[in-house]
Parts: sequence; C-alpha cells; structure tokens
Amino acid sequence: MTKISHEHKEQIETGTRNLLQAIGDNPNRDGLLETPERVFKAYSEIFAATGETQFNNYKLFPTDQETDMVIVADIPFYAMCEHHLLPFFGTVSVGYIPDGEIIGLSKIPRLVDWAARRPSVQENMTALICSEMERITHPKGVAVYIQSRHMCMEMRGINRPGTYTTTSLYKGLLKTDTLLRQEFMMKVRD
Ligand SMILES: Nc1nc2c(ncn2[C@@H]2O[C@H](COP(=O)(O)OP(=O)(O)OP(=O)(O)O)[C@@H](O)[C@H]2O)c(=O)[nH]1
Ligand SMILES: [Zn+2]
Repeated sequence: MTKISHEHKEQIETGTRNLLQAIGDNPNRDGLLETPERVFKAYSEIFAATGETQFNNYKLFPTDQETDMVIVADIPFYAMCEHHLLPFFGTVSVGYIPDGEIIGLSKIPRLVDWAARRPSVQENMTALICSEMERITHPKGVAVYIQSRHMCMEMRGINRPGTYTTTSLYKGLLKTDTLLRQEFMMKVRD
C-alpha cells in the first residue's frame, strides 16, 4: 500500500495545528507540540490506500478440484467514515465459490485492510471488497457481509452506544441460489 507522500506532511501538520487552535486549545503547549507529526504518521497508515482503485497484492493458484464455497469469516477491520472522519469498525466475512482459481487465503484480510484504509461508508466498502473479489478470482459467486459499529452514531449526534449496522452484497450464484446464500449466512452469523 502506498503512504501519504512526504510533500503532504506539511499540509497535514499545518491542518492539525489549525484544528487544535480552532477548538480552543494551544498547539504550542508541551503536550501538543508533537501531535501534528503524530497525526501525519497515523493518517499515513489509516488512509494508506486512498485513491487506489485496484488491489494488487494477491496470489492465485489454479485448481481442478470442485469446491462449493470458501469462507473467511470475522475478519476484524478499522475504517474512518467519510462524513465525520470518525472510526467505524467491526468484522467482514467474505465467501466465494471458485471457478478453477483460488486466492491465497491471507490475501482476503489484506484486501479488507486495503478497502478500509480510505475515507468511506460501510456500503461502499462492502461493494469494493465484493467487486475486487470478482475481478481477481472470476468466481461462480461472491458474498460479503460486514457488521460494524460507527463512532459517529455512538459518541456524538444520535448517541446510541452499542448499535450495529450490517451490510451485505451477493453476486453470481450467491445471489441467485437461496440455499447457498443461507449456507453463507448460517456460517458467518453468530
Ligand atoms: N449510509 C451510511 N451512513 C453513514 C455511514 N457513516 C455515517 N453515516 C451517516 O451519515 C449521515 C450524515 O448525515 P448529516 O445530516 O449530513 O450529518 P450530521 O448532521 O452529522 O448527522 P447526525 O449523525 O444525524 O448528527 C448520518 O446519518 C450518519 O449516521 C455509513 O457508513 N453509511
Ligand atoms: Zn460518520
């Protein structure tokens, strides 16, 4: 994943100082002196895949075995909502029915991290993981299910701690075959 370029370091640091000043704090007090640089470092990680449209860090293996469905369930993720720049976090479950090619299993959590490391909303993150699984593995079907808590709904605004939002997207056989879809949901839902 690319990082925020060094030429943008100054921009983020100045922005952070302005923000601290605007909320009524003093960016020059001891406790805040290194904060702008820390924010730059943190955002470099948290937003590392901003603007990237294709996930490239994967490996495929040919297979002539018949496999009904491969599921990687409960992959933890942390992302930032694009409306408030506050965290939303939870788990992603990905299922797919291979068609002659399988993806290295660890690449699925890597895909989830890549999709999460940009300002986004849960629905778009769900769609991005799903469309990249389709593009990369050319499967007979894909399912993506996300369960997430949104800090913008918990620590401000409507203030509803503990509420969960679920989103899902089904393609191919997992959209058209109710039994397969039920099997996926049974395996990923507690
Ligand atoms: N659909 C969707 N909405 C989200 C997501 N993250 C945050 N939101 C919502 O984005 C909306 C933004 O609404 P606005 O009315 O523009 O912003 P706001 O005044 O801060 O809204 P409140 O949160 O209701 O105080 C809110 O309803 C948030 O709950 C997400 O991942 N998906
Ligand atoms: Zn939000």
